[in-house]
Amino acid sequence: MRLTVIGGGAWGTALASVYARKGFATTLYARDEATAESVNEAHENPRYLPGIALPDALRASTVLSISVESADLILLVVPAQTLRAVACDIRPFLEPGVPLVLCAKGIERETGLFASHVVAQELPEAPLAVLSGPSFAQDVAAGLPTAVTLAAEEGDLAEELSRTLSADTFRIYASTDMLGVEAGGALKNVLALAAGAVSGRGLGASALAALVTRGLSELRRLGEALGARPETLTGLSGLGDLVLTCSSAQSRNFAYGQALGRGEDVSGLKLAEGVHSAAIAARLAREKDIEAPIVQTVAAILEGRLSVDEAIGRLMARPLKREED
Ligand SMILES: NC(=O)C1=CN([C@@H]2O[C@H](COP(=O)(O)OP(=O)(O)OC[C@H]3O[C@@H](n4cnc5c(N)ncnc54)[C@H](OP(=O)(O)O)[C@@H]3O)[C@@H](O)[C@H]2O)C=CC1
Ligand SMILES: O=C(CO)COP(=O)(O)O
Repeated sequence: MRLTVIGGGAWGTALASVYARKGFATTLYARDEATAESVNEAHENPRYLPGIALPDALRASTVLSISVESADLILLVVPAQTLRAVACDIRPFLEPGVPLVLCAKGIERETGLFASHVVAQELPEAPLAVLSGPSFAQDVAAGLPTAVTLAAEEGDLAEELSRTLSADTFRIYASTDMLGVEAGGALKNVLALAAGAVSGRGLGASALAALVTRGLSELRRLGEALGARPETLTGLSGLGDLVLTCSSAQSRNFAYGQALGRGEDVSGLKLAEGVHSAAIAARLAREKDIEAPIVQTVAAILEGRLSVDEAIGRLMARPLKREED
């Protein structure tokens, strides 16, 4: 198996290290020369995965054409807002029939599309799958036990890729609900911003539990309205990832929310996909006539229309209702 990972950030490097350890001929494509050199010479990626020793067998390259042409299987591991451009970049070099596994968790701002739809528009012939679930890059790269979901429209492809990409400490469950897996991954990031803000503002563990639970209600309502299956939204890629990212400052989205809650400067913080997905998630909810007060509140805070304290006041003052509604 010759596997190429496109994207030399935290998640791309972690996944590439899993497959180099598994014995696949793995290439990590990083556009940044210093990153590629560091992976090849020092077997580390200090910019994105400090303190993690990468396998000697992992090779990094800055040459996109060779990285793509030589692959039997490609993982696209770049931020959601750059995915369309990267899909266009790889188009000239992609061999027919080579599957693409999409690992971003976000919604394209301009179109409101999830990753699989974005890439299908640019590479309509490529077999596509999505990989998502509770998995911090540092944990996966350190070989800690992790379980995630891989979805493809065709059940056979989902199962084949899940078998291929599972490893001793990286267990993959197969699914045919691509949209459900993508919706959970994108929406939990927006909710993790809110959870971080609750933590950063010092509102206590009870408030955090309430926020996460009501956040799950929104994720289910909106996810189902977008076409996701309910069981996917309460599986690893939905509830599982919501629990992970709403409970640890290891999550960049949670950490970003904490900074908002503390009134700190957020410029210069690491990638927080929820920041880019919040407004479009709020718009999708309005278009589908779905009640999503937490998502709407996060969008309003990010746009500077609401302070964290005003947001809390508004959420608590909403009309009382039945829990199941
Ligand atoms: N980190 C994690 O624990 C997990 C992340 N994810 C998801 O994976 C996606 C990527 O996250 P992550 O790796 O953590 O992000 P990082 O910010 O750590 O890295 C992003 C990487 O993408 C590269 N990149 C950006 N634009 C391009 C481009 N146009 N062409 C080539 N490379 C590009 C960056 O290159 P450069 O350094 O040159 O800017 C960088 O190497 C996100 O959607 C995230 O939600 C999913 C599961 C776990
Ligand atoms: O998606 C993740 C874990 O599953 C990573 O979360 P952050 O992007 O918030 O760090």
